Amino acid sequence: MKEKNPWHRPVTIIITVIGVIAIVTLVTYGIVLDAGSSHTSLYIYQWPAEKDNNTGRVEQKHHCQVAGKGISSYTATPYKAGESLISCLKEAKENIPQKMHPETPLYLGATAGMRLLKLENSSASDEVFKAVEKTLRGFPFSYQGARLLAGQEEGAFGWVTVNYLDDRLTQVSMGGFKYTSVHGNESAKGALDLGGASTQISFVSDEYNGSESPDNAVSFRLYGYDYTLYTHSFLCYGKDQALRLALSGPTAIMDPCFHKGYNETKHYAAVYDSPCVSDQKPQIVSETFIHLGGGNFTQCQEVIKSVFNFTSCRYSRCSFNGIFQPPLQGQFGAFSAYFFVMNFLNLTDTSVPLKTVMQKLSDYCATPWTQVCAYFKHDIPLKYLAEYCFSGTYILTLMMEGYNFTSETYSSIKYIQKIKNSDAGWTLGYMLNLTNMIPAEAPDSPPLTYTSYVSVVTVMAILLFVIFILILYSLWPKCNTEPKII
Ligand SMILES: Nc1ncnc2c1ncn2[C@@H]1O[C@H](COP(=O)(O)OP(=O)(O)O)[C@@H](O)[C@H]1O
Repeated sequence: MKEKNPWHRPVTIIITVIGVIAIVTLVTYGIVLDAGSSHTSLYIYQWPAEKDNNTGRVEQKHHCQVAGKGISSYTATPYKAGESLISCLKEAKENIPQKMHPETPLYLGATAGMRLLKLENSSASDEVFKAVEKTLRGFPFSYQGARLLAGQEEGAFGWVTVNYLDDRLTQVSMGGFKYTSVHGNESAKGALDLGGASTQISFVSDEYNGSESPDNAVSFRLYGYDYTLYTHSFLCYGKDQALRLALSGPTAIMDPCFHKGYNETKHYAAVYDSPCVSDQKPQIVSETFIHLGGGNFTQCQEVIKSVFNFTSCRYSRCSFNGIFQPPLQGQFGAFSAYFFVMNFLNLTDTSVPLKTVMQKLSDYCATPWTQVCAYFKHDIPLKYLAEYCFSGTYILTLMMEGYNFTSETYSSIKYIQKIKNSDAGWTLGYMLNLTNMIPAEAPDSPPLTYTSYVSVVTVMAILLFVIFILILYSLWPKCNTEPKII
C-alpha cells in the first residue's frame, strides 16, 4: 500500500500561496514617447497586472530624456530623428523584464513642433514620422503607432493625467464606504501646460456645456461621471514661439525682456524660420542683428501684451485671439515650462500676493546680465538663463491678461512638476485612454483596497508558513537522548 505523504498538503499550500503572491505582484508596463518641439522624452509606466480599474494605480517607473532637439528639427536628415531615439529605447529594454517586452505597448505622440512642421512642409513631416516608425518597430515592444496629437488631445490628456494622479476622478473609498460628495465638476482640477511651441488650457466649468464654441469641448464619461471639458491649444504661444513673436517687429533690437548688458549677434533666420512669424520677416539685406537687453519688466509686459490680440470676440467671452473661454473655475495645476521657469525664479508659491511676485520678477529682470551669469552660469544652460526674465513675464501676462486670472484667483494655481513621482503632462492620460484603463462606469467597489489585499495575502502566507512548520515539527522523528523504558 502506498504510504501517505504527510508533506503533500503543506507543500501544496505553500506553493499555491507563493503563486498567488506572485500573481498579485506581477507588473505590466507601457511606454510613451513625447516628441515635443524642444526635445523628446520617453516614459515607462507600470501597474499591477491584475488591474481592477481603480485610480492611482498606474505610476511612472522611468523617464529618459532623448539627447538633442525635438524630432521636427531633423528635416534635412530624417533618419537621424529615428536614430536619436535609440539610446532611450535601449534604456527601456533594460528597465522592463525581457519576458514582458512583447506585450509592452509602445506609443509615440508628437505635439506642436511637428504640427508646425506639417503646416510648413507636410512631406518633410511624413519623412520624419517614417524614420521614427522604423526605429520604433526595430525594438521588441508592441508598437502601437507614432502620430501627431491634435492640440485638443494634448490639452485633454494633460487634464486626465493631473486628475487621475490626484485621485480626483473616481469615488474615494474610505474604510469600505464610497465617499462621493466631492466628485465630478466640483473636484476636477484644471490643467495649464506650457510647451515650447504651444500652450494648452483645460478645465471644467459649470457654465460650459459645449454649446457655445463646440470646437473647444471634449466630453468624457469616467468612472460613472460625465465631464464636458473646455480645452484650447494655442499654437505659436509656447514659450519659444512666443519669444519669436515678441522679438519680431521693430522693437527687436533693444529688448526689455533681456537683462541689461545682454548683447548677442543673432541670425534673423533664428527668429523668422517658423510659420508663427515668417510673414513678419523684415526686408533687410543683413543676415544678422544685435540683440541687446534692456532689463525692464514693465516695458517687457507691454511688448508681450502686444503678441495677444484682444480686439475681437464673437462669443460671450474670450481669452485672446478671438478664442472663446468660459469663466475660470476651481484649482489649476500648471506644469512643463510653467514649472521650470517659476521654479528657477523661486516664485512657485502662489499664496504670495501677485503684487509681490511681480515686484520680485521686476527686480530679477533689472539684474545686470553679468551678475546673473556670475551666479548661475555653471548650473544652468545660458539659453535658459538669458530667457527667464522673458519667460516669467510671459507666464504672468498669459495667465492674467490672456486667460483672465485675477490677483484673487492666482492663488488657485499650483505650479507642479510631478504628482506622486509621475510627471504631469499628456503622456499618462494618453496611455490610460489607449489601454482602456479608465472605464466609463464606476467599477463595483472592491471589498478591499489593493494595499489591504496584498497585506491580507501576505499575512495569510506567513500564517500558513507557521502552520506548516508546526506540522513539520510534530511529524519529525524525535531522537531522545534518554533511553525509553517501555
Ligand atoms: N530647466 C528649464 N528651464 C527653462 N526652460 C526649460 C527648462 N527645461 C525645459 N525648458 C523649456 O521649456 C519649454 C517646455 O518644455 P517641454 O514641455 O519639454 O516642451 P516641448 O514638449 O514643446 O518640447 C521648452 O521651450 C523647453 O526648452
